Amino acid sequence: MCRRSQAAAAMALSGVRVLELAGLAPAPLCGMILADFGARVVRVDRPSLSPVASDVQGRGKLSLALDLKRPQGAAALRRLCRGADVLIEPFRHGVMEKLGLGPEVLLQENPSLIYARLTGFGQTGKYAKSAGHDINYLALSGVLSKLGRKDENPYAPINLLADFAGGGVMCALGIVIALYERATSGRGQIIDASMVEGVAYLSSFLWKSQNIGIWSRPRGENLLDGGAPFYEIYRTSDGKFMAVGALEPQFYEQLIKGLGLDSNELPIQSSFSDWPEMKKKFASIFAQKTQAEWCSIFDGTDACVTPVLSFDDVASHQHNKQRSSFIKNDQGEISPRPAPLLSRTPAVPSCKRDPFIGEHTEEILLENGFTKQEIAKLHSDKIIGFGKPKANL
Ligand SMILES: C[C@H](CCC[C@@H](C)[C@H]1CC[C@H]2[C@@H]3[C@H](O)C[C@@H]4C[C@H](O)CC[C@]4(C)[C@H]3C[C@H](O)[C@]12C)C(=O)SCCNC(=O)CCNC(=O)[C@H](O)C(C)(C)COP(=O)(O)OP(=O)(O)OC[C@H]1O[C@@H](n2cnc3c(N)ncnc32)[C@H](O)[C@@H]1OP(=O)(O)O
Repeated sequence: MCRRSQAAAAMALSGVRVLELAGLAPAPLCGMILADFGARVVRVDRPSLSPVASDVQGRGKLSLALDLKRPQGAAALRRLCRGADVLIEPFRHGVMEKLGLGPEVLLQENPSLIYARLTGFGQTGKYAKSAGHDINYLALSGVLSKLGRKDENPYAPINLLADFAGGGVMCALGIVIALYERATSGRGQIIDASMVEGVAYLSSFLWKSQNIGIWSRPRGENLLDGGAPFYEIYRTSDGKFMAVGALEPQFYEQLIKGLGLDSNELPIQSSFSDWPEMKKKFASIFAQKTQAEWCSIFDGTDACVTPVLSFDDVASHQHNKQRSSFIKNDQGEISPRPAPLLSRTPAVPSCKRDPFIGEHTEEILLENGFTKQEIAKLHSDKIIGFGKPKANL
């Protein structure tokens, strides 16, 4: 289900006012999560000739086009921050300070502001002012060294881990924690959300499990990194794939049964030296049937075997359909429903298209006490943009 109006009364974050300075990928996810759960999120864009924002995660947000490089633009943002609960800024350290919008300025003017700084390398340290992207943050966190197949270079799995898990989601968590604390103290604070540290923190299990023997072999030869035949992906006869995660002996037994094998005729599950041969055996068996045929064998068992679904198939898979795990917006675009599902106050994402740059500039400024004359002056001075969409867009 999705919503058609801005009203978000029954949602967990309704009433929370967020300003998100437009950034590349992690900050937009952070803002979208807050908007999905009911916050009023205003994305602050640079005035632009094109109405179409590069933010593809603009769901449920409003857009205000404001030139922060001009003193009147920076002053307008300061004024907006006085009435905001949260500011998300996605620039490298020093950019906000240069604009006169550093935390010491904004928190002095609004001590209850939560000032979230979402960067790759954090606010301090040798790399604080360096450019970087997901792959660099993942590398510096140590996590990239663990990812990859045997005898191959480390492998970066799209920009999911640092940008989105360690960055956007971790920053949203920090904001919610700070909002919770503010409910008793009444005070805001600065969040230094470094993606290096966010993704390193996500990897706590890897650190804490160093001494239990599951990482004692080189990359790609361990239990959970592609070394084990029972924790692997296999190609089917129709060129699709099945994911196998039969770790525990009782589940492994069901895998063996489903593959038509007899465990009495096989090496024991934990025999490392037999894993490469066992993988070949499993691969040749999986290659004999289609994905659908394997699903009919393994669905309803505890063998921990599931199809690897493509984006084309995922929304129509019976399980995902039963849970309405994917939603369709007014433009017919399919995307994942916000997670997790809260029983009383679930997220109800907007059905509407993403905002055009500057589409809500006037509405937001009026709402924040700017007069029509002030708005007209900011407009004629090219500090703000209205970004009215063309009829055919
Ligand atoms: C792997 C991901 C990144 C994925 C992004 C890709 C999806 C896109 C990257 C390139 C895109 C393509 C390209 O643009 C060409 C086409 C364009 C076309 O329109 C669309 C198709 C394209 C093919 C297009 C397609 C896609 O969009 C792309 C392929 C990541 O890892 S994202 C994580 C990145 N890291 C961070 O976010 C960490 C913190 N941030 C930073 O470290 C830096 O911001 C960063 C990312 C290194 C960028 O550095 P940059 O020098 O550009 O910026 P900053 O130093 O932060 O300073 C910002 C400056 O902007 C001024 N400013 C900001 N807002 C305003 C405003 N409202 N008004 C005026 N000025 C503003 C600010 O004052 C700063 O100015 P100064 O530099 O003078 O201080």
